[in-house]
Amino acid sequence: MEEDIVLQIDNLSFSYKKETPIYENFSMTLKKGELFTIFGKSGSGKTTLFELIIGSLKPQSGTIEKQSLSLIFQDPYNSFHPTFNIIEQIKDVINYDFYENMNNYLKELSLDESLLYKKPYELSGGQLQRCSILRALLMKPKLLLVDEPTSALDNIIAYDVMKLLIKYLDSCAILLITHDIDLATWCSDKIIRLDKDGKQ
Ligand SMILES: Nc1ncnc2c1ncn2[C@@H]1O[C@H](COP(=O)(O)OP(=O)(O)OP(=O)(O)O)[C@@H](O)[C@H]1O
Repeated sequence: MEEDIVLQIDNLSFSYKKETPIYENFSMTLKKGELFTIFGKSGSGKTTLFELIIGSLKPQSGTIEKQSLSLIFQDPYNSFHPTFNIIEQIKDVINYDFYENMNNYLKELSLDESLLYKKPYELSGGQLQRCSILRALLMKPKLLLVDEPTSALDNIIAYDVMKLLIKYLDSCAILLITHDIDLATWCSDKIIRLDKDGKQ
């Protein structure tokens, strides 16, 4: 895989049940600096694609090659273990001295540092989602998989968050799932539409 390609999917086929294929010979290439959106109705296969990329599902045929990735989930309460505070769960996945970087991100994400010493249930959905964005950025991924970043955020913050993520396109690529066509049109280099049967 060329160095600037962060995700290469070739001839991917996948079905949960033989008679209803979700993907048939699906291919895409995502390079550093690009933001693509996967757009489609509920049930069209968007989350399935993320699970295939992460490796929690295996394709029946085809190949997926990728560089290091991190994820921002739709439901921030699923992103963190309920019994540990946020900072411990950031330390678990970062293996460099991240405090200087973190202070810059905290400002840009409108997050108060004291929130990081709380447990997930003590934060609002929006605060927790911004914590999951913080953790994802601190991992310095080459590929950022973003599932509906706007769901737990109000509109103004949502666009601010996308603006913040777009800043990091210098060093990574973003694959975004959203139901918000206005957001997709505003921020994407390319929109990949899945039809009702999940075919490109
Ligand atoms: N574990 C599973 N076993 C069987 N079928 C599944 C499973 N997970 C998803 N499906 C089916 O596969 C199809 C694609 O699901 P997927 O969750 O990828 O869609 P989606 O586009 O992400 O939907 P949404 O926008 O509602 O999140 C749906 O018809 C769904 O019912």
